[in-house]
Amino acid sequence: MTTTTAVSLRGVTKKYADVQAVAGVDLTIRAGEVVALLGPNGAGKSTTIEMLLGLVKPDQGTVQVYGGTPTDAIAQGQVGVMLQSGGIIEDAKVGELLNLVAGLHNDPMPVEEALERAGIADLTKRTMKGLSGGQKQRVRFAMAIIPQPDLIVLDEPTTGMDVESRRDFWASMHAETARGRTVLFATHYLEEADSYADRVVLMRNGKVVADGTAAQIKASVSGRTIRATIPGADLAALASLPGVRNVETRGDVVLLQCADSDSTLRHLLGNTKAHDIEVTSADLEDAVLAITDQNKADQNKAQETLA
Ligand SMILES: Nc1ncnc2c1ncn2[C@@H]1O[C@H](COP(=O)(O)OP(=O)(O)OP(=O)(O)O)[C@@H](O)[C@H]1O
Repeated sequence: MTTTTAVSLRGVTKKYADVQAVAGVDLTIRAGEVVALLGPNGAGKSTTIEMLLGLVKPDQGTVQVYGGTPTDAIAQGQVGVMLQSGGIIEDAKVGELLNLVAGLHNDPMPVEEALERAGIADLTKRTMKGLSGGQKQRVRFAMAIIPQPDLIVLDEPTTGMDVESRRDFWASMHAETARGRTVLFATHYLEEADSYADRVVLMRNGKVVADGTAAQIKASVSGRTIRATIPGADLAALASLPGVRNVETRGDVVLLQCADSDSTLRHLLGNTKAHDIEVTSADLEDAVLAITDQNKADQNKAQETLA
């Protein structure tokens, strides 16, 4: 069985004045994958998405969507897009706007179905400008699925939504991915990447700094954290134990970041009054911070070398 390549970016760069927004990105997304593009502000996520959609031309490199140009893929209804802003006529009613979008495509989904799938059937007759930010995002989502696309690209789709709306939104998305659609979404929310993506691509300073399943990215950060209540703990002694990287306290509770949690645990049980002990491995947030911090440290070192 051959796997179709949905998206292929090769050596893509983009500079705005003296800002290198994207600095050589290679990214392949296979059909059926759900990929989260994660990274801090200014990492280059939106610029990467804009190049992938043909809205911005890369300075260097190539972008292919289903083997052709992004513009062709969009014209053929293969790509549904939900961007952070734009695409909305404020004076139009929701139903009118979706009918307009449906009219632009060859084989659109019935508008009623798109409204239903986006969970906004009750908003059909409402005017866009009266909707909340979260409701507008759902209209944008309905617009994205109307062409019945193979690939859905979403730039921070849940910005402005409360916790409940975010959960409902992802339930709607899940129904789309269950239909085999390929999805690429940019997000700041680690838990969204962890819960909904098969693969997490972490960007920083215009580069991909990690790429794998959330589990692989977590596993790339070695070590565990021991949390224990230790009355009268000798923090200096704990910090000097082999393999202990960091010690923090919160009242009587001590947090120890360890390279070898088993030996630290043995020490705590044998030599201290530690109780209520918990051992946890890194979560995605720890991993992202560790990877981006390492990336920052490498960059500072490179700059020092150049200076
Ligand atoms: N049209 C533009 N003109 C000038 N600079 C731009 C433009 N678009 C992006 N940039 C700059 O390029 C860098 C990358 O921006 P981009 O919006 O791609 O990052 P991002 O990861 O999507 O950030 P955020 O999470 O804040 O949306 C930033 O430094 C940004 O200021």
